[in-house]
Amino acid sequence: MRMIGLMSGTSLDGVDAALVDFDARGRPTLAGQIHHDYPAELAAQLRTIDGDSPLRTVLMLDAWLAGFYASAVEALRSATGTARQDIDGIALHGQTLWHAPGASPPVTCQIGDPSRLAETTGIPVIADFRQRDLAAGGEGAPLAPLFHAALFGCDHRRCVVNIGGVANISVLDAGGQPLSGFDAGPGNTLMDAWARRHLDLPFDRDGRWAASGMVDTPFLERLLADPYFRRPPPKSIDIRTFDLAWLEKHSGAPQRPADIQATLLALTAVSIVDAIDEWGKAPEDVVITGGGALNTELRRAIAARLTPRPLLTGEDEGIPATLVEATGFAWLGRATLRGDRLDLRSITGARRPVILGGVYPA
Ligand SMILES: Nc1ncnc2c1ncn2[C@@H]1O[C@H](COP(=O)(O)OP(=O)(O)OP(=O)(O)O)[C@@H](O)[C@H]1O
Ligand SMILES: CC(=O)N[C@H]1[C@@H]2OC[C@@H](O2)[C@@H](O)[C@@H]1O[C@H](C)C(=O)O
Repeated sequence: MRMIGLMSGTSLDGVDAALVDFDARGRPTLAGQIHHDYPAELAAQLRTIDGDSPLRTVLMLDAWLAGFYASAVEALRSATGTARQDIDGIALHGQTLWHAPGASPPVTCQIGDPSRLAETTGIPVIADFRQRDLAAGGEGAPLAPLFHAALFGCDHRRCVVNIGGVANISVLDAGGQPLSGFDAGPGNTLMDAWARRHLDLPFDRDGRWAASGMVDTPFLERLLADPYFRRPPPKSIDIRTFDLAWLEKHSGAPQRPADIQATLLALTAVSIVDAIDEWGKAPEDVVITGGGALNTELRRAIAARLTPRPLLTGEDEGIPATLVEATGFAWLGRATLRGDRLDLRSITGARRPVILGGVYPA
């Protein structure tokens, strides 16, 4: 089966498109990939949208993103010489605008109109994965443990840590099955926001700015005192759960912006490893994925705290760290087309295994 996975995540850097072939046993082979950056003004606008935004704005973005995703699909088809009839489906995550699993009723919103995408590309689209998990009583996130098990499962206990805007952890047993999964807390989001504000850059490349600062331990302890870090899974967050407004609620910040950046990097590293120590079920090693895996200073801080447990990257396991999620959604979309019921009960708290997502025919 040949699928395209489309992932645009909470860092709002754009869309990753992966062309993935699956063998009879569901093992994936990456056959092509492309990344399209969001236009800067779109990313800035998306960053302002939340549950109180005008419906008109959301609907316009929903339609516009479908065209943006369609152009990424066409560019990937052209780059790989793949005919639309040779693609079984496009698995679309969409762009999360708001995630409120604790609301009554629980809600989550990903935009990018699948009907328009199917109509424009002439390829079936599978979307609304999170909505079906919510409907089944789950948190709606993280879904990654399902495909982390398929991509990184091995003969020993392992944790997979995706570091995008948000950091999420998958706990895999020795048979490669997902035991649990949850959002650990901030991934890149606070470091990115602080770099945008003080460096006018989208992120702190390789964590160099953070490395030039000093971690303020008393301030770090105050940040780590947030009750979310002690809350047992299942748990998931919105990108705004840990934003600069949250940061500014805490007193005693160091004067130098570089020292705050160093402390934010430590917050991500410490909260991830603490979560592995508390709920990771004693993994023999840890695989790190997502754009945060490219942050050498962050990787070093996580590896130091994990010692002697080895820290591997997606590349070490044969998949580019930044393409794991797009590949993973291709895997989820294939499962939907096959009618596979996926079991998220121990991950999101869903009541029963369900076929995730809806199919929008070409
Ligand atoms: N060389 C680098 N140094 C430091 N950080 C990097 C580097 N390359 C990418 N990043 C980080 O990765 C982020 C993008 O990662 P990614 O594409 O995984 O985000 P995402 O898909 O939005 O995440 P998610 O959906 O999992 O929240 C950037 O915003 C930046 O913080
Ligand atoms: C609501 C939403 O989009 N959540 C994302 C976000 O980005 C990382 C983390 O928070 C994770 O829970 C999830 O995405 C990944 C792909 C997941 O569902 O596993």
